[in-house]
Amino acid sequence: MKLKISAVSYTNTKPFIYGIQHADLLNKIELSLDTPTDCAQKLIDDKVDIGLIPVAATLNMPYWEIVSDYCIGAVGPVNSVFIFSNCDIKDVKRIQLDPESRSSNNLAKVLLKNFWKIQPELIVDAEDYTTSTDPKTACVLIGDRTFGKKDKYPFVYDLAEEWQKFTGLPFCFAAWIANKPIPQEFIDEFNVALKSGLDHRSEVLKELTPRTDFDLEDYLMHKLDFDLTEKKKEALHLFLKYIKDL
Ligand SMILES: C=C(O[C@@H]1C=C(C(=O)O)C=C[C@H]1O)C(=O)O
Repeated sequence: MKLKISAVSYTNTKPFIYGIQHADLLNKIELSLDTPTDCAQKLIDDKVDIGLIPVAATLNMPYWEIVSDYCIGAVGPVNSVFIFSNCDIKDVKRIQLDPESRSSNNLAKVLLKNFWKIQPELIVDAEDYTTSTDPKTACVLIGDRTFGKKDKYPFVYDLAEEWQKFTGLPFCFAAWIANKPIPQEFIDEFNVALKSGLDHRSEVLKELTPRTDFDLEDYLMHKLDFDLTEKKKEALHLFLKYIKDL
């Protein structure tokens, strides 16, 4: 039986996909690429065995375990998870959430309550959630859809950077999580494939469509930080605690 794996369809996950596709492991799995929200829902519904899921979604799972030493994380600014705003965050009245996100929507809520100490109205199904033209409405946006948008708003908050200001910790947005015990032998092979993908980031970069409005090399090599370190695990558990207290 092949293990079913759902991974994120954004650029941040391309190094992992490269590693998996260049390993024997590819023959032992069924891989699908999904938005983070769909990765989480597939794992919760047991449609897959492992997902690169937003860590916030573990709060909706009766059983979960981390099955890799790697994650989608950052130490300081990540450059693809933002609150875009037309006014200072302190004056924001409404925030549109991103339907593709579970972690960053919750991170925004945690920071609004505990760091900025404001209570704007949260809007879940905004018609055009990717933009905000209203002077007092901001939006949470994640992933490739943020590329090139940083200069379009007068107030821009990188949520991994704000989390670091708040806690002094790095952040882990998504981790490879299983909904059932996975054999150690598979975990070991999986880690080797993921690491190989990270080691081949310069190859991955050659396969990406170049952009003039976003530094893909800086993003994959420096802004994203893929090691699931003890500090990131500490941040993960602290983040889950803050979400529970919302
Ligand atoms: C850094 C990012 O991390 C992500 C953010 C996620 C979320 O907010 O739920 C989930 C997976 C990652 O793709 C990003 O998407 O830009």
